[in-house]
Amino acid sequence: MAETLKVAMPKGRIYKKASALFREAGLPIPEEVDESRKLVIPLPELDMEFILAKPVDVPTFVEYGAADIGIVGKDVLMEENRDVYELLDLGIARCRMSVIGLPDWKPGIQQRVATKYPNVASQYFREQGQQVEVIKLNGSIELAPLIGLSDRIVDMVETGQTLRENGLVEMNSIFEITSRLVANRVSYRMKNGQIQSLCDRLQKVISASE
Ligand SMILES: Nc1ncnc2c1ncn2[C@@H]1O[C@H](COP(=O)(O)OP(=O)(O)OP(=O)(O)O)[C@@H](O)[C@H]1O
Ligand SMILES: O=P(O)(O)OC[C@H]1O[C@H](OP(=O)(O)OP(=O)(O)O)[C@H](O)[C@@H]1O
Repeated sequence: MAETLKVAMPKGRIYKKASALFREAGLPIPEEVDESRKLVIPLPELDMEFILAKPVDVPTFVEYGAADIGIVGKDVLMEENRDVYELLDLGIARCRMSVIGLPDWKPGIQQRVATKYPNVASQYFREQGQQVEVIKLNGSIELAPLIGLSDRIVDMVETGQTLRENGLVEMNSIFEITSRLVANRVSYRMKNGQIQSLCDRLQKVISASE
């Protein structure tokens, strides 16, 4: 009998898209999980168990082996820099990480950048040779330049609606973001058959939709 594969699934916007992909790959998993407060969902018929985690914590659960595999955005992988194997680009939850500001922005002497991604932002501005003070926020990042907390922000852009509605402009795109399937290094060896077969099934769906 196969062992149970522990899968860290992000609650929130990725879950719906990831679960649709799993179902297309022939794995009948629940479409929604938001209504319940249950955090561990046994799926014995698939030899799997879903662990419902906050997106930013998925790489942590996977690195420590509390989950064998997980689904997480490239943004979180770049920011958290956890020791996990990146197995597959799922091509879902597509957006980009960008530098954003007010249309009349000009470089001042003391530059401040607000972001949910301080490591990504610090590295980017270091590489650009720009000295900035990075201020960590946890949400509604677009507020910062509007009310004078920072000059610019580093944040995600999908449709651009949030920028438009707040009179902000995208200045540079830093990298493209999609969700990835990641694995714990030991689990990848010990449960290789199960993980590889899941990757193959998902890859077929991804290739068919490209
Ligand atoms: N506007 C967007 N369009 C597409 N994908 C996005 C967008 N915003 C975020 N994502 C992707 O979805 C992931 C999870 O975002 P989500 O908003 O669900 O979680 P969160 O804001 O980190 O969590 P929480 O709201 O619980 O604090 C992000 O890490 C990113 O990869
Ligand atoms: O280009 P758009 O389609 O407008 O999407 C981009 C917005 O989506 C995300 O915010 P989220 O909804 O996660 O809210 P948050 O402010 O709590 O981070 C991101 O931080 C942007 O604000």
